This record gives sequence, C-alpha cells and structure tokens, in this order.
Amino acid sequence: MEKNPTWTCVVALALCGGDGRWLMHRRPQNKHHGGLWEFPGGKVEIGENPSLALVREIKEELGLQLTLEELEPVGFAQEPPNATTAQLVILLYKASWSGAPIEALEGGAIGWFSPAELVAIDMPPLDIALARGLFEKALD
Ligand SMILES: Nc1nc2c([nH]c(=O)n2[C@@H]2O[C@H](COP(=O)(O)OP(=O)(O)OP(=O)(O)O)[C@@H](O)[C@H]2O)c(=O)[nH]1
Repeated sequence: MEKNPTWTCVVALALCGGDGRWLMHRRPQNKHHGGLWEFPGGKVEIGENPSLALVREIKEELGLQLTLEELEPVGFAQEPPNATTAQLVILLYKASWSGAPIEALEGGAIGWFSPAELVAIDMPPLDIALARGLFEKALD
C-alpha cells in the first residue's frame, strides 16, 4: 500500500449567532487562500487535543473564550492525498454565540451569513463541502 504520512490537521468553528446567521472569517490577502471566507480556526499543534486547539485558536482570532462542552463535532473534510504537499484534514465543530460583538483580532474581516448566503460566498474547496454538510438538513 502506498504510504502518505504527511498531513495537517486543522480545526474550524461554525459559530451560529442568536439570529441564525453564521460567522465566517475572510483571510488576509497575504496568506494562503487570501481573500477567501473560511470558518475561523487553525492548525492543531503537535501533541495538542483538537478541541483544545480550537478553543485556543478562537481565543486568539476572535477573543472568545469557549468551553469544551460548547463544541459539538459536526463534520470533517479532507483534500485528496498527494505526494508534494501535506494533505489538509479539517475537523468542523459547531457552537452558538449571543454575547458581545466579535472582531477579527489577527487581520482579515468577519461576516455573518444565513445558510443560503454562506454557501454562495467565495470559499476554499474544503469549506464548500463542510458548509454543504453543515446545512444539509436546513437547505433541503
Ligand atoms: N482555519 C481554517 N483554515 C482553513 C479552512 N479551510 C481551509 O482550506 N483552511 C486552510 O487550512 C490552513 C489552516 O491554516 P491557518 O493559517 O488558518 O492556521 P494557523 O493560523 O494555525 O497557521 P499559521 O500560524 O501557520 O498561519 C490554511 O491553509 C487554510 O487556508 C477553514 O475553514 N478554516
């Protein structure tokens, strides 16, 4: 069997506001996938638990202090494995937020979208799959 040991685990958050809209983060232009909208989150560090990594990333990116109990796993998506770059595997969690307004603390922008709006914005390929899975029931 062919071996492909290099992969990167990314954790991401589908955050639902009190009005049923979902938060997305627009990546700064100078980064990989610059200008595209993604679920906030980031890479899991070596030896780190995925949900704790997401709590850390969300605190850094949005200033929100989530608890592990608030995070519900809702799906994952992965790139096809390839020999030249580490395969991205994204674990998506869901949580709700109705507290203070949120800002993007590390650059880029945030926006809130209804499910129908969210599936129409510019996203990387894996986010299209994640968003479809997230809203499968709601959009049927
Ligand atoms: N956070 C996040 N990253 C995503 C999503 N979809 C997707 O393809 N990615 C990609 O996954 C990678 C995550 O890297 P990142 O740059 O957000 O993570 P990080 O802050 O921990 O890493 P860094 O410090 O190396 O920049 C990027 O290549 C990003 O474009 C998504 O929905 N959320």
